[in-house]
Amino acid sequence: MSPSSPSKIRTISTDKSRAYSTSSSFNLTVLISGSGTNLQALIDACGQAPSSKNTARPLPQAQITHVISNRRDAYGLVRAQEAHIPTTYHNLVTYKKKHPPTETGTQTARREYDTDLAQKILTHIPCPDLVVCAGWMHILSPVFVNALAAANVPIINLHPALPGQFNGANAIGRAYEAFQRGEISKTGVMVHYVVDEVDMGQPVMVKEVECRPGESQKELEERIHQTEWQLLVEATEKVLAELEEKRRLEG
Ligand SMILES: Nc1nc2c(c(=O)[nH]1)N[C@@H](CN(C=O)c1ccc(C(=O)N[C@@H](CCC(=O)O)C(=O)O)cc1)CN2
Ligand SMILES: NCC(=O)N[C@@H]1O[C@H](COP(=O)([O-])[O-])[C@@H](O)[C@H]1O
Repeated sequence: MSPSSPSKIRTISTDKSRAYSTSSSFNLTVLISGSGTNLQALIDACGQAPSSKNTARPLPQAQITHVISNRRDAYGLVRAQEAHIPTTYHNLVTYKKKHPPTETGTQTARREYDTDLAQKILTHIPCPDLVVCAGWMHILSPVFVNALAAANVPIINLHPALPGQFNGANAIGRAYEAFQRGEISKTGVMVHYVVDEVDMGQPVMVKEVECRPGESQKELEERIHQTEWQLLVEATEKVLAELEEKRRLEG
């Protein structure tokens, strides 16, 4: 099962008994940097893809109300626009040009970038209930993480590795090489809460992916992406269920 492409719609098959029933609705802001296949899985699951009215909706209680990319050419922006979701391109280069190319200057630029990113997210109407990093390739500084925590907006991230294994960028490539060296027999995908330390937040859901002898990296990547698309929807459903319960208890 793969996410739909803007030109065609596929049903995200799901066990209807898992379909979440709630009176609440939740606004999602999704951060991307690339192709947006995981964003597309969420668009499909929320029923926001064009003419998706007759398909199953694992996330009936959610709608993506804002997509932000740090890369102008991210195809995920096209996917969002096809689904009539407001988009923002937030460019780090603009901030870097204001400061000297030194370590301090770069840190200041990133802090200002992240401050404005948080402000764009939190002042958007409607304000999100949850931020989802779906292939977001920018390390978020404490000023961002703290701003969203202060606003009670949780952040989750999709990472193509197991907890504590291959944190950071190029996780799939590093896992593949480790398997070739006989160091691991499996890798996986996780969705975790975002904290300052990269990819070290509490896992929401984890799915192991076996490594197969003789398989190419591209074949492993495809199996991992298939796992990601399903896991991100299921993990988002789980987090929203926890938010719903929190709303219920708080009355
Ligand atoms: N504070 C946090 N920020 C982010 C987290 C996190 O857990 N805590 N998760 C990442 C997503 N991610 C892995 O899942 C990740 C993405 C990018 C990088 C990275 O090294 N980025 C470089 C730029 C790389 C590039 O532009 O290609 C950088 O930011 O300098 C590491 C981990 C999202 N952010
Ligand atoms: N460290 C974060 C990371 O590596 N994220 C990875 O970026 C890709 C985005 O694909 P997409 O743009 O097609 O959703 C996905 O494989 C995701 O796991």
